[in-house]
Order: sequence, then C-alpha cells, then structure tokens
Amino acid sequence: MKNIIKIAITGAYGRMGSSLIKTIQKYKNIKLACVIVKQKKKDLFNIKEKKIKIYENIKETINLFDILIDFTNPESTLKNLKICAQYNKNIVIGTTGFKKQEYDIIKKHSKKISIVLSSNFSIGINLIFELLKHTSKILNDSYDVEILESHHRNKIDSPSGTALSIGKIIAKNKKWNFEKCSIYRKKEITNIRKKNQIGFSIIRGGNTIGKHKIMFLGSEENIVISHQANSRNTFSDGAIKAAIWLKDKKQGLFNMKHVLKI
Ligand SMILES: NC(=O)C1=CN([C@@H]2O[C@H](COP(=O)(O)OP(=O)(O)OC[C@H]3O[C@@H](n4cnc5c(N)ncnc54)[C@H](OP(=O)(O)O)[C@@H]3O)[C@@H](O)[C@H]2O)C=CC1
Ligand SMILES: O=C(O)C1=N[C@H](C(=O)O)C[C@H](O)C1
Repeated sequence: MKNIIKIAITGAYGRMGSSLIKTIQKYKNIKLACVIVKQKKKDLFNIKEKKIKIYENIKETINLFDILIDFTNPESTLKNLKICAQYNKNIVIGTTGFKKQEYDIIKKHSKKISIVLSSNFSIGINLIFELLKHTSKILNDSYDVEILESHHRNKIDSPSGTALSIGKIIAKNKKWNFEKCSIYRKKEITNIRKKNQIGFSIIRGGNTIGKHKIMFLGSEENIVISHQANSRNTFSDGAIKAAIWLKDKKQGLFNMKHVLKI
C-alpha cells in the first residue's frame, strides 16, 4: 500500500466530480480516499459500493488524503486551497472564473505547496495551447483573431477559462496587451473591425461539454483550429494524471504543460 496515492475530491455531486469518481477507478495506484460535498444529498452508487465516506467539512478529511482535486467554484476552491496550504497538501485545481486578485492568492499559496492549475485538462487543448504559441508568432497582424466557445446551459463563467487562456497565449505571443485587445462580441459593437484585436463569442445551451474554435482570418486564407470534448473523461483523466505527477512536488504553480512534458 506504500505507493498508493490517496486522493480526495471536492464537489463530488457535480458534473466534474462525478466524472472524476468514475475515471479514478481505472487507475490501480490510486485510492479514492474520500469525497467532500457542500451538503450530503444522496449516496453515490459507486462510492457506496467501495465504502468511501462522504464529508461536508474538509478539515475532517485532512489526514485521509495526499492530494485534493477540486472542480467547484472560485469561492469554494479558495477556501479549500487555504486549508490545503495550512496542512501541506498539494492540490489540482480545475475551477475556472478566477478574478485577478483570486489568481494572486493561488500564486501566494504555491510558495508553500504544489498546485496544478489548468483551465482545461484535456490533452487536445493543451496541444493547441502550444500550437498557438507558434501560430500567433508566424501569422502577421493582417490576420484577424476570433475565438468562439460553446458550452452547456449550466455553465456559470463566461467566456470559458479555456477561451481566456487561448486569448492570453495569443496576446502574449503577438506582444499585444490582453486587456486592451480583447473585445467581447455583443449587440452594441458597430463599425468596421479594428486590427490587433481578439474577438470573443460565446454560446450557452443544451448539453455541449465544451467546444473551442480559434480563427485566424486573413484576406487570402482562413486558418481555423478547433477542439471538441466528447466526454468529461478527457478532463478528469488529465486531472488525475496531474495529481499523480504532483505527488512528490514540494512547492510551485504548475500547469498541464509541465505534467504532459510538452
Ligand atoms: N479545467 C477543466 O478542465 C474543467 C474545468 N471545469 C470547471 O470546473 C468547475 C465545476 O464545473 P462542473 O462540475 O460543471 O460544475 P457543477 O456545478 O456540476 O459542480 C460543482 C460542484 O461543486 C459543489 N460545491 C460548491 N461549493 C462547494 C463547497 N463549498 N464545498 C463542496 N462542494 C461545493 C457544488 O455543490 P452544489 O451542487 O451543492 O452547489 C457542485 O456539486 C467550473 O468552474 C468549470 O468551469 C469544468 C470542466 C473542465
Ligand atoms: O464548465 C465547463 O464545463 C468547462 N469549463 C472549462 C472552461 O471554462 O474552459 C473547460 C471546459 O471547456 C469545460
């Protein structure tokens, strides 16, 4: 039992929480030590079967796990992160929608513990992040940049964390100021398109798990890079890989580029 990694999952009743519980069972070297929910509602079938305890207070679980995986909301994640830092537990954060000051808090805690933070844990999107570094540098400013993202009707934050990460990568590599060059497409915007802008468009509806399309639109050609998640397993599998990778890390703020070594 020495090399077994004990994982705790917050938000276990949620879409990502449920997916993580299902995916984690494929891994032999991992034990789902416990789950933490806001309020106990029901027994989750596959948890009950394995006699996993459900807790409402993370402090009660602190001696049960090595690494926490958290996909909840910014407020809950920051509370859990504070406790992890207090008790020296590493954490994988998948929650999106953090404000700048909240991101600074995550950074501060990474001086004490190790954190993998990613707006998207799928391999595909992380490959696209890398591809965009080159694409943004190679294509000159005559190409207009537009990002379109589409998610299920229950998604709260907008634009998606992934769309914002994509925009930041493009802006950084084009040496544009992200805040100044971002434009959110809505009714009031009129006039012809300005150069050196990144346009964001958002669709919410149905059960769409996650779609992102990045367009570089030129006068002679269009380059379109797109990704579609067909199942939440792609995110949970990446997050579990990140947790395994985090096991012996002492402190620092990491992302999937480090985990996947790309
Ligand atoms: N990085 C990535 O690859 C991905 C990131 N995400 C992000 O993950 C987050 C969660 O998404 P999703 O699973 O769809 O959302 P859900 O709303 O389905 O799940 C969130 C869960 O967190 C629970 N929760 C909220 N507050 C607390 C708390 N204080 N303690 C314990 N549990 C709490 C909620 O409980 P209750 O229902 O009782 O309120 C809910 O079960 C979002 O920010 C989303 O954008 C999603 C997919 C992939
Ligand atoms: O809330 C979701 O569902 C997703 N959120 C992440 C994001 O905001 O980018 C990742 C994925 O697209 C699904």
